[in-house]
Amino acid sequence: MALLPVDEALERILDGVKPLPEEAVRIAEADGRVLARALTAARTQPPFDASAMDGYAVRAADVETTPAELDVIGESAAGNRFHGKVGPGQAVRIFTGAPVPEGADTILIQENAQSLADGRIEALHPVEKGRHIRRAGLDFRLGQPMLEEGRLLGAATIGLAAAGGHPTLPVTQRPLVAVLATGDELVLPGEPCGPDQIVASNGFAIGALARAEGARILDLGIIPDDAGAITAAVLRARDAGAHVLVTLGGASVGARDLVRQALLDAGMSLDFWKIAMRPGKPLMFGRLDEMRVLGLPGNPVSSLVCAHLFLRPLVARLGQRAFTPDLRSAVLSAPLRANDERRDYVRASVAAGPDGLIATPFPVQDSSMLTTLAASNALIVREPGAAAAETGARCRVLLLG
Ligand SMILES: Nc1nc2c(c(=O)[nH]1)N[C@H]1C(S)=C(S)[C@@H](COP(=O)(O)OP(=O)(O)OC[C@H]3O[C@@H](n4cnc5c(N)ncnc54)[C@H](O)[C@@H]3O)O[C@H]1N2
Ligand code: MOO
Repeated sequence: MALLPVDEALERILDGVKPLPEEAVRIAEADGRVLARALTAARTQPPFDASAMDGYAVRAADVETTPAELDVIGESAAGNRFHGKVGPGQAVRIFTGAPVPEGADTILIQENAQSLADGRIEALHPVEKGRHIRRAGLDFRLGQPMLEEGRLLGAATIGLAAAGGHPTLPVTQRPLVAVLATGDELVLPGEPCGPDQIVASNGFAIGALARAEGARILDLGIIPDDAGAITAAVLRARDAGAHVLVTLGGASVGARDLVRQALLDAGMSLDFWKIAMRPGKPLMFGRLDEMRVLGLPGNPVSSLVCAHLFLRPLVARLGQRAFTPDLRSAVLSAPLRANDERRDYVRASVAAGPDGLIATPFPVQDSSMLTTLAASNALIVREPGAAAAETGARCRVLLLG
C-alpha cells in the first residue's frame, strides 16, 4: 500500500479542528495566552488633557514676548488636580501626568522658567499653544478597538489591556495534551536502570514542545508493553478531558508494538497509519470521541520531528495560535544522496553565509541520535524521489525555531 504523503497526513490531522472555547483569566496571569475575542477600551486614556512635562501650565498669549513675569496661583500634580482657573498673567505649577488646569493652553517647562520672589516666575522663552499637552484620548478612547481576536498576549498587549481597564481577559482555553510512553525498557531519568533498559526521554521533549505551543500536559507516565495497561491509560486520558493524546513508541510492526491495537481496543477510530516520511514512517492518527490521538514512533528523533510537523500545528490550532512553518531556501555545503519514496527531513545546521543561508547536513542520521537533533537548528526537506544533490545546490530548509 502506498504510504500517505506528509501534507495529506497533516490535512487529515487538522481536519475539523477548531479553537477551544474561551475562559476568563486574571490579567496578571494572561501572559502567553491568546485573546479569544476582540477587546475594546473600557476607558479613555489619558482621561484628561495631561502635562507631558514638569513645569508651569500657562497661557501661550502671556509668554508670546519674553521675559514675562507670571503669578503662580497653585499646583497640579498627578492624582491631585488644581481646581481653579488660570487667568491672564497667571501660572500653575504642574507635574508630568497631571491634569492641565482650565484656562491654561500650554506648558512652560521648568528649565525655561526662573523662580522669583513672592511665588512669581519669569518665563524665559515663548511657548506655542498646546506644547507638551497630551490631549484626552491621545492613546485610546472608551469603546475603541484595542486588540484583535487571536492576539498572543505579551508585555505590551497586557499593559495596554490593563490601561484599558480590564481586570480579566477572555482567552482561548489551553489544549490539554496527554503524553503516554510505552515500553518495558523505559525508566525515568535518575531511576535505577537495568542492563537492558534505557532512559525515557521522549515524553520530556514532547512535553516541552507542546507547552511552548501553549498546551497543558497530562503526564501518564511509562506504561509497560501490555495491551490492557495501554488501553486503560488511553481511557484515562479521554476521561481526563485531554484534547490530544500522544502515545510514544510501539507504533511499528513488531510483535511488541501494541499501541495501535490498544488504541483500537479503547474505541479509537484509526484515520491513518504509516506515512511517506523519514524519520517517522510509523506515525498513526485517529480519534477517540473528541480526543485526537497521535501515535508517535519511539525513536527519539522520529518522535520529535513528527511532533514538530504534526503536534505543533494541531496544538496551535486548538489554542487559536498562528502557526506557519518557517521554510527557507539555502545552499548545501555537502552533497546528499538520491532520496527514496519518503519525504526526508535531514538534520542540519543552518547559518548565514555571504549569499544567504548555508545548510550543513549531519553525516549520520540515525533516528535514535538526540545529539545531532540537539545540534540542529533546521531540517533539510527532501521530496520523495529527489535526485542526488551536489555541494552548492539549492535546498529547502525548515527552521526549528
Ligand atoms: N520490520 C520493521 N521494523 C521497523 C520498521 C518497519 O517499517 N519495519 N520501522 C522502523 C521505524 S522507521 C521506526 S521509527 C521504529 C519505530 O518503532 P516504534 O514506534 O514501534 O518504537 P519502539 O520500537 O517502541 O521504540 C523504538 C526505539 O525508541 C526507543 N524509545 C521508545 N520510547 C522511548 C521514549 N519514551 N524515550 C526514549 N526512547 C524511547 C526504544 O527503546 C527503541 O530503542 O521502528 C522501526 N522498526
Ligand atoms: O521513520 Mo523511523 O523514524 O526511520 O526511524
